[in-house]
Amino acid sequence: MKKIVLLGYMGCGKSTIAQKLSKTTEIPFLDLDKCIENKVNLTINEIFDKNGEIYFRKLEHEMFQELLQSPEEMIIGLGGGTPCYANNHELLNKEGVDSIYLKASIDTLYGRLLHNKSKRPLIADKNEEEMREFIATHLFERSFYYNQAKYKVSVDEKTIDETVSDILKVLA
Ligand SMILES: Nc1ncnc2c1ncn2[C@@H]1O[C@H](COP(=O)(O)OP(=O)(O)OP(=O)(O)O)[C@@H](O)[C@H]1O
Ligand SMILES: O=C(O)C1=C[C@@H](O)[C@@H](O)[C@H](O)C1
Ligand SMILES: [Mg+2]
Repeated sequence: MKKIVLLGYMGCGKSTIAQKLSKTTEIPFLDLDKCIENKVNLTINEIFDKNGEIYFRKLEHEMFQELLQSPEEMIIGLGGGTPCYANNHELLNKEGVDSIYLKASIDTLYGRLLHNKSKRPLIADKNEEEMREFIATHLFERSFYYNQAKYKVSVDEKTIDETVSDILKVLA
């Protein structure tokens, strides 16, 4: 069954948009980060602290494959880094997968992440100046992988409803 996969940088709105898209379409939504947390009964922060990022990336790859193999139709919100590790980007164009890159500018991401960084281990310890620099460089490095998505939807200056409506248009 069809999978709708939302991807993009931390804070672009994957989890938020996927929840609303799920309500509108009545297709169930699963958040990859949440699935990983439930599987090992640890938060993302705890996994990074206790086992390190490489272990997290392994869990992330296994969980992404597991969800794609499930027989259910579902919307999957990826983690910010999912497409960039373990050749996960190659899974974005598998048969039956509609992947959508939620594309946000550095300004949009900075504005959203500045006060919401504590649960995101890659940026939790950065000050305001470091954050902007980090987002700019990191987004540039990751863009190649995000651009492997089948569709792109810009989220800048859009409400949640507007982004959901744009997603429905590309999927129609
Ligand atoms: N128009 C908008 N669309 C989406 N999110 C918005 C919008 N305006 C504000 N936000 C806020 O931006 C944040 C987006 O965070 P969200 O957790 O959905 O991103 P994410 O892409 O899932 O990040 P992560 O990769 O860290 O899981 C939320 O706090 C949300 O309330
Ligand atoms: O951008 C990233 O690499 C991450 C984003 C989050 O969704 C989590 O998957 C984790 O904090 C790593
Ligand atoms: Mg999320």
